[in-house]
Amino acid sequence: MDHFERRGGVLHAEDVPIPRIAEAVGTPFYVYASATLRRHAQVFRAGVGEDALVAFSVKALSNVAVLKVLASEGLGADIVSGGELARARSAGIPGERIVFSGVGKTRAEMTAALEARIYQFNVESEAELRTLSEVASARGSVAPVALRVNPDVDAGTLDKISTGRKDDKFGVPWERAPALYDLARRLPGIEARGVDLHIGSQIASLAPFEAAARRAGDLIEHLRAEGHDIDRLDLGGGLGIPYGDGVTPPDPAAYAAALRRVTDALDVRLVFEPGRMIAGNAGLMIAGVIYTKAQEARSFAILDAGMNDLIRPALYGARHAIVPVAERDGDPSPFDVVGPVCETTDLFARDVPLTAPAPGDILAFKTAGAYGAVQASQYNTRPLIPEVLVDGDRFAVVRRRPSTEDMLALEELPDWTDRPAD
Ligand SMILES: Cc1ncc(COP(=O)(O)O)c(C=O)c1O
Ligand SMILES: N[C@@H](CCCC[NH3+])C(=O)O
Repeated sequence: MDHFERRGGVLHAEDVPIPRIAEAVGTPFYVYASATLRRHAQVFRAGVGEDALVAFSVKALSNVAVLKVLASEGLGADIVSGGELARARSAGIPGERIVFSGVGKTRAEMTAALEARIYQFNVESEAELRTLSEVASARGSVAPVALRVNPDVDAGTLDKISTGRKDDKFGVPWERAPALYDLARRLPGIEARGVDLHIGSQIASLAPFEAAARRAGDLIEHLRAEGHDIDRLDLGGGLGIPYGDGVTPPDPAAYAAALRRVTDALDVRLVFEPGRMIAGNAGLMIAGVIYTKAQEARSFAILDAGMNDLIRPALYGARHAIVPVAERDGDPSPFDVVGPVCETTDLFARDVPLTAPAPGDILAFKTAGAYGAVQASQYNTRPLIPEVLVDGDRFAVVRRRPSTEDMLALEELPDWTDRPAD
């Protein structure tokens, strides 16, 4: 369920008509509904139980105002960089609700996370484990660790976003896990408390989650028999959401119930890292039509948003439903919806039914809250587009559009660039 509805034919974000935001902010922009964010946080927490740690995967949508909304609903943060740690901290998320994932944590990032007393490092290799041991023991602290094990489960998701097969770069191989827990026990500054896994994203069925959790349960029993005190199981994120493409993933309550059932007898604290499920349909990307043109057999609607603003279609072949913000009478005809970027793949979707689109019309890209704004770039020297947060009948720009001067400000001009070569 989301909070983007039509009233009198005009799309609203909660109680705010989207054209009103467009007038104030200018297109393109992202808009998020705090009511949807809150609802998803509540539904997820209720499903997995109050005692579980629900660490929102900050990479999905990392705006600090959004993180504050989620933090106020009791969510923690799953981070993958020092930058995301800083975001989580400025949103007021306490260290005890932060888990740190990712294959390439640096010493500086480890130090910052130890200073913040985070709940858990999800360690992804022996080299990382040894480095963390050095960093933690040098400052006289102990790092709580879960080893990310690769359960070699094919989650049946898009090839480019699968993470839990043995050829993917993530985690440590299943067979190596017991030896690494033994190593962890011997290393100073390390306390191996948990098992962690994450098998991919936009997963549309329960079976791979259940299979992976079962394997994790077997491993925990094996490790306990070897004398390891394992009291946490981090099941990662990955639950899919409907993108209007006919795929209907399980709802969060069914997902939570299935995973609780599989892990019930283990007596561990569960950790979850949902990203897309919390943020995906809490956001739209809003874009304006600049031109339309007809060419051979095809008609194009050329927008002011491009692949640099929402890269999922170009990167993964992902689909986002595209709808007009204000309905118009008449019969629709098919348009290829494209951006202004000089790349052939700057194509959002083919054959979108639109009724007489004209310059100045506004379109909405649905389900764009997760992996939208966060994956944007300034390619073609296009400014990052603003992010707007709605709450009931009010809205605020929670990230402004940079000026051209802002964009150029990081560049330096050495004094030898403007002399011709001898
Ligand atoms: C380690 C980890 N945890 C959590 C997530 C969040 O995944 P999703 O947005 O599919 O829930 C990701 C991204 O796939 C991830 O890499
Ligand atoms: N960024 C991807 C998914 C990868 C998730 C990060 N591990 C998407 O847009 O669907």
